[in-house]
Amino acid sequence: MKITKDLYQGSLALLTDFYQLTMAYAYWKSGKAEEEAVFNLFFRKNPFQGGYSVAAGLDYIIDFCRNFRFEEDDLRYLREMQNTDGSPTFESAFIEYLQNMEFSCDMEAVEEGTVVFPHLPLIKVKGPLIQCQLLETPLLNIINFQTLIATKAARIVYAAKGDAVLEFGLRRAQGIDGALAASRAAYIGGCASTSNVMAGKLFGIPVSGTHAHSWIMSFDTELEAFKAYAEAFPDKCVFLVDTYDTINGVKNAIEVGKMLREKGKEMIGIRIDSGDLAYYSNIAREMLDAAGFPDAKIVASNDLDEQIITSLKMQEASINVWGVGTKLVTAYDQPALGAVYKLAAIKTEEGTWEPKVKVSQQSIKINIPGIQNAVRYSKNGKAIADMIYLEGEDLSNTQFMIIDPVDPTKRKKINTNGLDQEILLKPIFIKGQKVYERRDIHQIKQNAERNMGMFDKAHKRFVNPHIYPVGLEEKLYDIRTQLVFKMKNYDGA
Ligand SMILES: Nc1ncnc2c1ncn2[C@@H]1O[C@H](COP(=O)(O)OP(=O)(O)OP(=O)(O)O)[C@@H](O)[C@H]1O
Ligand SMILES: O=P(O)(O)OC[C@H]1O[C@H](OP(=O)(O)OP(=O)(O)O)[C@H](O)[C@@H]1O
Ligand SMILES: O=C(O)c1cccnc1
Repeated sequence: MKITKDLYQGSLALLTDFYQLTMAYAYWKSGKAEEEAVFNLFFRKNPFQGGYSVAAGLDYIIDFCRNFRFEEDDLRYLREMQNTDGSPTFESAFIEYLQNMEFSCDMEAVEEGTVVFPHLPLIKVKGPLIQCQLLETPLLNIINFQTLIATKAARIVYAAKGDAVLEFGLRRAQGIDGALAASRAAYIGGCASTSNVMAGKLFGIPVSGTHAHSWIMSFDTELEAFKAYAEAFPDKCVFLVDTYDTINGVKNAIEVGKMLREKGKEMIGIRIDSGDLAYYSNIAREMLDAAGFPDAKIVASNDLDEQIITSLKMQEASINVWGVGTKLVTAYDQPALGAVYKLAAIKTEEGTWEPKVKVSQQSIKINIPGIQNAVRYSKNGKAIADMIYLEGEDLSNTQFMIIDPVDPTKRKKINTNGLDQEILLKPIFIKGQKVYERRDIHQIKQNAERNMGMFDKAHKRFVNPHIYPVGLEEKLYDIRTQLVFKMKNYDGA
């Protein structure tokens, strides 16, 4: 438990890239540490060539920020760091500054479970430059992974069309924290349970499971193994039928199912973990139905993902429950989300905010400057478009034009009459104090489900999904364009 206790309750101030600390030192040295800045966290492309993403990770970030302080042993480590000539890397006055530093930023974020899209700010941090900078790496580490896995889970659950998806990933997840965070995110994304018992304990996720081939192999016969399992767990029998011969395995499961029934118990079903899952599940279904077990469930596992599940659905496989491990928790086909964290504005000495832009050859990489928020317009519970706007924008106006941040020829007029609107960035911390009421994991999962229900299936399909409109409000678009022209020294702009 020490690992998780330290990870989730202790300070993780050193969980950052070294360059954040060298910048922090240089900000301090040059008198800029306390200048006020605004940074935004966003990604530029949905993962898995998909049409949406599901935000996850905020709860970890809340813990991270609440515990954000440099502890004695962190400071000792930094004090002992040396340059190649043996001189200390950091002056002792800077170490003292870190010792006294308290998290004092404002933070806004989209709630976990929200369906999100490229360019939307997912987190906005406003505060002393040095603190905003130090938060970059941990915020990205947390959001990138959990959002990726919640998205993968949402896709797999979408493919399963209402069937339960059980997450079985622990044995092949990316280490201990990777596994725990993945189980959490997978549950948010729609999985019904995890096999990871520690994730169950830490996060309150339901745990479930069947049994392995080793259980069967430890007995002389499969039938004996099923019987012994039924003795131990008469209410939890999902018999793994493919250790030797799947069809014979189903026969044995039926035999033990009948014995259970005589005792007033009902087997839950069977699990098939190899071979042609469509073929065997259909035969098993026929056998179970014919034997009087029409409610017995058929669980399938074995390297499943959303594509294989979709194919098995098309083949009309008789599978009711899907056990998914490796390809879910490792986000096998795209192992990283590319969210970034960019400076959007700095407060000048006169006290006004100066928007900041990073110019790039690739227009997708030009960030959106200024202090922003985003609003989602919907009608009858169906999302229509998201607009990114500058703080202070009058949202009571009824006519807006949104402009695609990458392709300015793509525009959409929005008449807000009769539309519902939801401001996406919610206050989480004000001056370092938490103002957000944390949601429990089940509320977060429900939020994801509600959000998924807001989007048309055109955005959710796996092949060439329809792009959901997310655009910049016109004034923000103009400010950004002017700023890019200025930074590129274009005349006449
Ligand atoms: N009907 C099917 N349509 C599409 N994919 C399937 C179907 N049945 C199984 N699969 C998938 O095919 C992949 C490999 O299964 P395959 O039958 O080749 O080997 P296997 O069952 O893993 O063999 P074993 O586990 O005994 O070594 C798995 O990802 C599985 O989910
Ligand atoms: O395939 P995944 O989606 O990761 O699901 C978890 C897998 O883990 C178990 O077997 P394991 O892989 O340990 O052994 P096996 O491949 O020989 O069945 C289980 O039977 C699943 O096949
Ligand atoms: O409970 C199961 O069936 C299970 C758990 C982990 C991995 N594979 C299967």
